[in-house]
Amino acid sequence: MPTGVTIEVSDLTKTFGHVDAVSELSFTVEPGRVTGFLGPNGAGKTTTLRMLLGLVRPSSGTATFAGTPYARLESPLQTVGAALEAASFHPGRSARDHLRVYALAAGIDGARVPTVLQTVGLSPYADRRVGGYSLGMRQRLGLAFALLGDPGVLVLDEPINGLDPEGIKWIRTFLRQLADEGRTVLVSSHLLSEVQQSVDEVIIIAKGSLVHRGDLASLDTSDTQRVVVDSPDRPALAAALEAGGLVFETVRSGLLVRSAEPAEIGHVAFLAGVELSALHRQKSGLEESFLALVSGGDSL
Ligand SMILES: Nc1ncnc2c1ncn2[C@@H]1O[C@H](COP(=O)(O)OP(=O)(O)OP(=O)(O)O)[C@@H](O)[C@H]1O
Repeated sequence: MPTGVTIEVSDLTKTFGHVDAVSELSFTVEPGRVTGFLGPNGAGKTTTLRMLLGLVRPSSGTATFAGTPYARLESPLQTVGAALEAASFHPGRSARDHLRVYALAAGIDGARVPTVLQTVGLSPYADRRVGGYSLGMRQRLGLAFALLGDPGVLVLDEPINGLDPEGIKWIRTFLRQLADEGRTVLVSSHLLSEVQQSVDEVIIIAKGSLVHRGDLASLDTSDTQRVVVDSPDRPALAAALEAGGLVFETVRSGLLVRSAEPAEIGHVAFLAGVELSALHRQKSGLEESFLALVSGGDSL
């Protein structure tokens, strides 16, 4: 059974002209876990993965597999399996032909081709032209390609995108199985809800920078002390909070105070003679915490 290795991203930076796509990004991805690489569209996920796979040259910083950059791996396909979002396959060729060519080029036993087709559920369609494939079938073909060399590391860009509910259920179980076998599994997504059920760890980026990393549960405790308070006279309440030195922001349901207990907020309002219409803790769910992290807290 192939064992996974640690992926190490260190101070990785990529600038396209005036766009800072990725800024001084550092994280590690450990074997035996499924790690979600999350962030909204345009956050820099694909650019990071492309740098990791040697497809884009970093402006600075490094990305390695057990200390070796992708370009210097001895047997890349047998070490790292990758499925990138924009994977393009020749429309006139069948899935089986594609995989045969890749296997031959990488010195991989041709017997792996039917095995991986079977693994991803494409056997019945293996001899059809890829041009007629649905997005979900193309995703499965990308995954079959990633698995071809039986690698210890899998890097998958938005693998759930385009799958039907049955496909989503299948890939969740499959990712877990790969990690349980000791492989390193890095999966990107712009939706936490899409990968929430399969990831152990999360690395969250926004605007090219790291905003959170830790196990999945850490997301829920990182920002749970939030209190929503409101008043029929909201400007008066805002003035009272400000005078009381409490930091807040305006959300749809009132004013959101991040670092104070409800009792303290109630007392501040009482001292200012402001009537309250709401005062409660906002226990954030994982998705809310995620959205707050990537959008600066204006998601309520
Ligand atoms: N080749 C390029 N030239 C110029 N700008 C680019 C290039 N590639 C990416 N960018 C910019 O870098 C930023 C990060 O893009 P990237 O595709 O890495 O984000 P992402 O998180 O993968 O988003 P998505 O999920 O939409 O693919 C964006 O502002 C994007 O417009």
